[in-house]
Amino acid sequence: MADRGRLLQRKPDLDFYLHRVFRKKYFRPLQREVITAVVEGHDVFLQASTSFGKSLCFQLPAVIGTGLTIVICPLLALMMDQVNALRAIGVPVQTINSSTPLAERHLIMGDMLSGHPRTRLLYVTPELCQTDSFRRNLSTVHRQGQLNRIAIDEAHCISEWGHDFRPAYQELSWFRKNLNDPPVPITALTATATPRVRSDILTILGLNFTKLKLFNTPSARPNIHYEVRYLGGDDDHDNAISPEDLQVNDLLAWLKAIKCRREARIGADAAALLPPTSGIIYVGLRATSENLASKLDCDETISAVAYHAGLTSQDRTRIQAMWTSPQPHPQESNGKPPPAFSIIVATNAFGMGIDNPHVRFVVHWTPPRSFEGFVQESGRAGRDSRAAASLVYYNIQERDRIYERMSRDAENVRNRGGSKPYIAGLLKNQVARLESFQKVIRYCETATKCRHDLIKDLFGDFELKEMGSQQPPSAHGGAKADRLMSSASPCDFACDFCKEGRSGLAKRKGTVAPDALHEFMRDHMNQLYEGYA
Ligand SMILES: Nc1ncnc2c1ncn2[C@@H]1O[C@H](COP(=O)(O)OP(=O)(O)OP(=O)(O)O)[C@@H](O)[C@H]1O
Repeated sequence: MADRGRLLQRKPDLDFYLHRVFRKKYFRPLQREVITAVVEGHDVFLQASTSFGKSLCFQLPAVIGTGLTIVICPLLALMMDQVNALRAIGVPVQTINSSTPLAERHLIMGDMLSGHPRTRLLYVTPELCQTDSFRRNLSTVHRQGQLNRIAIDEAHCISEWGHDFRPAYQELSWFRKNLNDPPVPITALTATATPRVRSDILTILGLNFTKLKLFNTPSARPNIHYEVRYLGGDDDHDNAISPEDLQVNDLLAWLKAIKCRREARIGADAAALLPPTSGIIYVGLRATSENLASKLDCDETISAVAYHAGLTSQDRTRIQAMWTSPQPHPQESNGKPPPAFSIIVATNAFGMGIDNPHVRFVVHWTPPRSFEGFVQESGRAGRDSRAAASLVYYNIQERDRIYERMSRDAENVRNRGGSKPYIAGLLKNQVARLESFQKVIRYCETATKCRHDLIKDLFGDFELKEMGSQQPPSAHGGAKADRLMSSASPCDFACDFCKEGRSGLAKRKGTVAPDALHEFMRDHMNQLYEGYA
């Protein structure tokens, strides 16, 4: 802590650490402001869109001066990605998780309790933070003045209103209650929090309102073109072709148009020498991922592969590596010409933490089950900040099927035995899931508003502004904003509504019209929660 005091007076040269340790040229908009607040010892809440670079906001402060930063991370894969990336650039980082051998745990703990830990970042699971022994050790490190801060990644997992609720996250309230002399600063980070989830994060973690700094970027990504494609309309009635094949044909036509545009821009010969365009198609079931991948792979311009939890971990690693670094091939071994597209057809086993900068499109083959999940998954596209696309295939039958399955799950919870508070907690989470799906329906069925604006509304971005959250300059000013203000479209024509116009989109949506489901859902959710509120 004394060390932090000295650092405050000295004002560390953040650019030095950015260049020398992290080997990056510039801070992205808002990163410097967030990092400065973290270094100054504030509690920080950061809600930034996918691929913003949230990790740097606690990793860079951790390498300044001495002392330890504890990072709480919900998934082993996410944790290992960050740990490996930090080790590769020489940052002293450790992790304790389910696969850490006992001897290694002892070594890490020994270093942690040495009074001058060499480790700068220790990645742990929320479950480890619940154990008495870990809490005792943390208290010792704190007494020794070596616990600089706690970073809580994917902080939305703390809330029963969140899509990824994880009970152990709620026990992280222990930090503020017990490490309070002086309080250890907390940084909470998420890409997807609704107003209720945000409120839970701030309250449960006990973030200090007088010293709290809030930051956010718009929840919709400006470089992603958002589009919904409607299935099952009048034009789709062709008895000779199954609905699934119609959908495959629609996707192939969309991909062909992308290929033509690319070849028109750079020439067909030059395009053939480039690596294929990468994309992800999210499907609901393992069988669909296998079937669709083999159908698409039959097209000579496409190389497609299935990815789901039923594959061995070696296969998953191999597929992911191949897809992450596609190479241009003069001739494929199976006699096909070099593919123009490299597509992974995945269930949601392939999600958070996928950091392939070159993904140009993400397609949802059926309506996503949660709005936050949709924003996370579509956010795998365009992580290099270049133009990318998000496409959702939508039809009423699938919508109703998903809704029925979700309501059945909720009813089962209500009928389950257990104490009232226990069932109330479970029900809250079920209602939250239904609400989140209701937002997916709103997103898909609204044909009267820019989809970027719709995403911001559905995440309540305006509320963050009212709370005094700082945003990057381009969110309310700057050259890009000037261009947008002079454009007739709020998102610079980067969505189907702004591109096709109200009547164009309404026509395409055709008979796929909203019905009374919204009201029905609202009543149903109230009934589900009745007697438990
Ligand atoms: N200032 C920067 N300059 C260049 N690259 C950066 C910068 N900051 C972060 N990155 C890179 O951006 C990528 C995304 O960063 P990170 O994984 O922290 O994103 P995130 O905000 O956690 O996104 P998500 O919520 O989607 O996981 C990483 O490859 C990271 O190295």
